[in-house]
Amino acid sequence: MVLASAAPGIFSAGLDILEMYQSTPERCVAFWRALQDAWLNLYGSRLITMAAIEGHSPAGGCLLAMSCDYRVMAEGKFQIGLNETKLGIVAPFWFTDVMLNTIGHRETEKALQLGALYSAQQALSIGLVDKVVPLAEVMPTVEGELKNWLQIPAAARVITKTSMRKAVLDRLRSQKEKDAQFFADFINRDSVQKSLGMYIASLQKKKN
Ligand SMILES: CC/C=C\CCC/C=C/C(=O)SCCNC(=O)CCNC(=O)[C@H](O)C(C)(C)COP(=O)(O)OP(=O)(O)OC[C@H]1O[C@@H](n2cnc3c(N)ncnc32)[C@H](O)[C@@H]1OP(=O)(O)O
Repeated sequence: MVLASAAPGIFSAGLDILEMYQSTPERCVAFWRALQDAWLNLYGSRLITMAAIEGHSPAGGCLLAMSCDYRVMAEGKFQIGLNETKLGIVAPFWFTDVMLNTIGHRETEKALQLGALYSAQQALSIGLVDKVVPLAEVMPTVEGELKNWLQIPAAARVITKTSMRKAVLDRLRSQKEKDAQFFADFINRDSVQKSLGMYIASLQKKKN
């Protein structure tokens, strides 16, 4: 399975910030449950999963890419990373776990505190992506890599992938409701709503 985007220049802009702003606790819980389930399915997929990152990939977009087995990113101006702290919010523990498994403890600690967004070359240097190629070569590169992965006997690959990812998946599975409630409570704090409001305004200002 290849994750790619139909929007030029944007692999994924992450979660819909407007869903987190001035919402109700009930809607926040439902929103979070949908995200948890989508992520459990992706990270726990038995399929070979690859991200064709042909554009920006902040926050939830970075989570999607990191949750794949292999990542190819376009060189150039695009950025990738978990930038949550820049919005005044916090990367949930399962976002953190996936990043820890991808780039290790020291880089994750820096990346998360700073809300760092990396260029493709920087991402390659810390292991956040596996390959950087010109934009037009992203999809052909993914397809070529997929052929390599398909050579591996499927049952052996799936057992290996499942055992590598089990602990992180089980950690969320065992506390889904608590996590959803925490999200709804956190996001509706006055200080967090204020930060999100300012961030949305800054996105709109950038456009004008
Ligand atoms: C305890 C746990 C608590 C909380 C955990 C929450 C975890 C959160 C995870 C997330 O994913 S939060 C989302 C983070 N995303 C971002 O910070 C990305 C913000 N967007 C951008 O930086 C840029 O839009 C861009 C993706 C780089 C693309 O730039 P470009 O110049 O091409 O487009 P433009 O900025 O003009 O955007 C077009 C349009 O889309 C709106 N937009 C962009 N991103 C989002 C988003 N994530 N959610 C909602 N809307 C978004 C942007 O405001 C523009 O809208 P407009 O046309 O109406 O002005």
